Amino acid sequence: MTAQILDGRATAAAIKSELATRVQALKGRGVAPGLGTLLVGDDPGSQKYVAGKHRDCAEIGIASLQRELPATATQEQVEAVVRELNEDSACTGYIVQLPLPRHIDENRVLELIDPAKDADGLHPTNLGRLVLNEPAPLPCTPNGCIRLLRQFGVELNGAHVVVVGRGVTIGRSLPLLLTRKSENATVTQCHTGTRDLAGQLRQADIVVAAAGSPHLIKPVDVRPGAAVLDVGVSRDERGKIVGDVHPGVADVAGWLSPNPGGVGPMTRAMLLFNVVAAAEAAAGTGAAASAAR
Ligand SMILES: Nc1nc(=O)c2c([nH]1)NC[C@@H]1CN(c3ccc(C(=O)N[C@@H](CCC(=O)O)C(=O)O)cc3)C=[N+]21
Repeated sequence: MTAQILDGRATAAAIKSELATRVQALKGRGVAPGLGTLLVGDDPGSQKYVAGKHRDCAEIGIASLQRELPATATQEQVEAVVRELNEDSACTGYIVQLPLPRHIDENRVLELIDPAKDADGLHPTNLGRLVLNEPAPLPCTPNGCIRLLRQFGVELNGAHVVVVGRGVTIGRSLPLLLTRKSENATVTQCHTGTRDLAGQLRQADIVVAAAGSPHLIKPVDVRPGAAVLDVGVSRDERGKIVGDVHPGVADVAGWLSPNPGGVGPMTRAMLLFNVVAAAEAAAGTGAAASAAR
């Protein structure tokens, strides 16, 4: 068997073109969505990701507000920029690029973000709303995973999904989305404390590999025909991306997300989606605003 490729680039491009139309509609009503980013330090990887987000914005007509601080910035300086972005009406949504330098209290910074401008969907208030089934911006990578599976007709209703990893951005938040009535999946969460990972993986209709451990998922772990999402990003000695999924899995799985070209571009598209939805909500239009009423 050769897995069907879950093409994140093509899917993200289609979503972006829909969003471009919504941005034009907002502009017609005098509302201009703007994505802010705060980058602290000079990590080349983070610089590249942030640049990509601003390129995406330009593509669909969203303004960009780029804030940068040196790696030596103090907690107070970082918090001051967050307060400034909260106040700035040109910024309808923003992210603080993670990770922050080690001397910065990351959670304290994230809690200061105005939940209404939380483009990542990772503010504790918004994660809490997700738990309570209230409307909230959704975490971008988990939402991107679900949109990608849906695009290619992978059944979620009743599916057994094994999520590998317990990071906040994916592992801990994806099960919250998958177990909503609208998805209706059954989730097993695995992590480094799981006794028989291979045994769990072989039970899965869908495997989401978000451990950050190169080639963790081997062909023998995957039930023939299962869908496999490769979310982990590691780099080899030459800087090339190495995912959590061994390439041989393509011969066993029914569907496989490439990495790069799978969940990464979907994450970026969902960030734009959150910015546009926040601008619509602030303008009193859009699904979020109607759901909140
Ligand atoms: N506050 C915050 N929000 C984030 O969403 C966030 C973050 N911090 N810190 C870092 C991670 C990482 N992340 C990626 C998004 C897209 C790609 C992506 O589009 N990757 C391309 C390849 C890019 C390449 O070749 O390097 C792909 O998968 O095809 C990758 C990584 C968002 N992150």
